[in-house]
Amino acid sequence: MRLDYLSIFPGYFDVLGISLLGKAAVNGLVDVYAHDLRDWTHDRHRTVDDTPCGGGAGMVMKPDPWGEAFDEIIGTEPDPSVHVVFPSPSGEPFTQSVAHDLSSVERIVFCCGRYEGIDHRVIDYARSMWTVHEVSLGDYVLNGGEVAALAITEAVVRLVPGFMGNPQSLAEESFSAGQDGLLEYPLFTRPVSWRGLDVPEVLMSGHHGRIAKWRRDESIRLTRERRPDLTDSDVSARH
Ligand SMILES: Nc1nc2cc(Br)ccc2s1
Repeated sequence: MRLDYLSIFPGYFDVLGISLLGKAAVNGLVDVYAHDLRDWTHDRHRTVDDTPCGGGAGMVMKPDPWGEAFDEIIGTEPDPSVHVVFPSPSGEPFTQSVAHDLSSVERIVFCCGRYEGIDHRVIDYARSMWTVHEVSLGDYVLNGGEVAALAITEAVVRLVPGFMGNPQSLAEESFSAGQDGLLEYPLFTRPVSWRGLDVPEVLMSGHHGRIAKWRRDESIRLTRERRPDLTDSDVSARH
């Protein structure tokens, strides 16, 4: 999997050389390339923004540098196998399902906006050429798309076959298919008693059926308490 990052702050992506992601890069599982959008400007100030047409506060990212960067980094021919991700507060929700879909693609290009955002024609042009995902991580606004791109990267790359040492651990996480869309149950390890707090007895019973039921019940309880939006009527009936 090749990952490209277009940003006016490419240094944000130095962190991808650390930890498991760094190991994946070493193993050739992922190839990471960060690009400075200003390399595709031609004026002395390396200008990437301008005032918004129609007025309004702030600045908008000019389309020209993006277009020239796309030409050099991706190419000038349409290719739906290239996935271009625009993190955006107005994007569609980024979910584990989207992460799973992206984990099987060969190439992802992350376009990290700054200021008030990117000229919309850049997204329209990208849609005419590649497979585009405008995605939101939640109902809050960051100063740019870089942090969101890093979060999306981690959620996607950890699902790439061969990345995680123990793929079984993926099956039991919150939002995984194995969890039936429920939140993960509470986890415990040794010591059995810690500062007057004990591990639930059932988890020490060795009774696998009781343990599985306790875990399922806890997942249902937590999901109903914290994420009623995840428990649609059908799921509620099943639980
Ligand atoms: N939650 C998010 N906020 C932002 C802000 C900018 Br500017 C660009 C992308 C994103 S994603």
